Amino acid sequence: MQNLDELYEMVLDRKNNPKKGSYTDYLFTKGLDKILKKVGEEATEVIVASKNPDKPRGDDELVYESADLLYHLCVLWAQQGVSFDQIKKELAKREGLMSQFKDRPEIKDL
Ligand SMILES: N=c1c2ncn([C@@H]3O[C@H](COP(=O)(O)OP(=O)(O)OP(=O)(O)O)[C@@H](O)[C@H]3O)c2ncn1[C@@H]1O[C@H](COP(=O)(O)O)[C@@H](O)[C@H]1O
Repeated sequence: MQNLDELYEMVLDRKNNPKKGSYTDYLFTKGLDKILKKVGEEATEVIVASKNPDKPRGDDELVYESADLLYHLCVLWAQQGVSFDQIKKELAKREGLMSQFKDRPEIKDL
């Protein structure tokens, strides 16, 4: 069982303690352009998985591609010096903002 905290920590550990032959090390060695290319590819694959009826992994296709995207995002954050805590804090700030809308009257169909 691996949650996003653990995944990010593992990626960061690979950055700080390079392990030869590891895919994460391969990405860090190739650098930012390669990492950005992978994030773009994986984001596109998430879109295609949602749209394409011919899914090799059936309904799990979106799950599989989403996991790929989250992993590559972790690599990008680590590469750019962004911590997972920063992402979580940003999300937490929005929780406060969203609560303003909770008081909005319910939208009813005309
Ligand atoms: N979560 C992931 C993860 N998700 C996706 N991937 C890799 O991302 C790649 C995406 O597949 P693609 O076909 O798009 O890419 P590719 O053709 O293999 O490689 P490119 O030349 O296109 O970069 C695959 O090689 C996957 O193995 C991941 N690699 C590693 N992890 C995690 O990182 C940990 C450490 O991995 P290593 O760094 O390899 O030891 C693993 O135990 C996992 O927990």
